[in-house]
Amino acid sequence: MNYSESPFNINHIYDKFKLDETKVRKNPMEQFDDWFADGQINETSAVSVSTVEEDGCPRTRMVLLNSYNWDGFIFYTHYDSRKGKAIEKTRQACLHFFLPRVQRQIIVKANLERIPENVSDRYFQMIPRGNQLSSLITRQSKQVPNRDFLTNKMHELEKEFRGKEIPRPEYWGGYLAKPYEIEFWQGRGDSLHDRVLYNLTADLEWEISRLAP
Ligand SMILES: Cc1cc2nc3c(=O)[nH]c(=O)nc-3n(C[C@H](O)[C@H](O)[C@H](O)COP(=O)(O)O)c2cc1C
Repeated sequence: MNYSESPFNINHIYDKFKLDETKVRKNPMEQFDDWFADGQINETSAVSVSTVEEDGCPRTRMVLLNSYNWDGFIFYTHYDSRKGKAIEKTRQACLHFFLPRVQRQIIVKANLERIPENVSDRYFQMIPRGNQLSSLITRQSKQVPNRDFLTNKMHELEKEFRGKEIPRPEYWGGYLAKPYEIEFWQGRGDSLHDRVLYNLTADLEWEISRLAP
């Protein structure tokens, strides 16, 4: 096995911003809001979601961040997809935001719950018709024979629902990820990065600490 003599990113300089545990917001969702307001989360507001599967190994994929509020982060998916099954079982996930332009990351450990059905209904009616139809073709993460299978099903569904409202399938909807731990990471020079950790205590207060880089 040969190891590279010219690894990537060896001269990368982290010098854009600082993060001070004595100056951060008391509530991590406010801190997230400040960083989100910088407009740098990324162009699609995508976030990676990791779940732990039956074999004990985590599995990560991107989803679109639909929104966030004081309670946590909302994304939409299939409840019986591979990620959905893991969430339904463990009720937990880890969300990860990478903000390369501002040299930041945010790591969120959260308890997950389904959002109210009427909220998912409303959102489903807002998404493009094609996306609504594709959610009806088959269950996410299931094996399918080929792409023709998907396009043929799509044509059938287009005919079936022509001129009709498409109902939200009960297996599609939103999750609210309610954080109990959030780390904000700011890249700094000499690898002396700033890491500020928020932990939710039993009294539902946020405890703030600094971690070694
Ligand atoms: C930028 C991006 C955004 C995505 N947004 C979503 C989303 O909002 N919901 C979703 O279910 N899948 C989304 N996906 C697809 C997922 O990454 C994944 O392939 C799918 O949800 C099936 O995952 P699973 O089999 O692990 O459950 C997105 C993928 C990318 C790359």
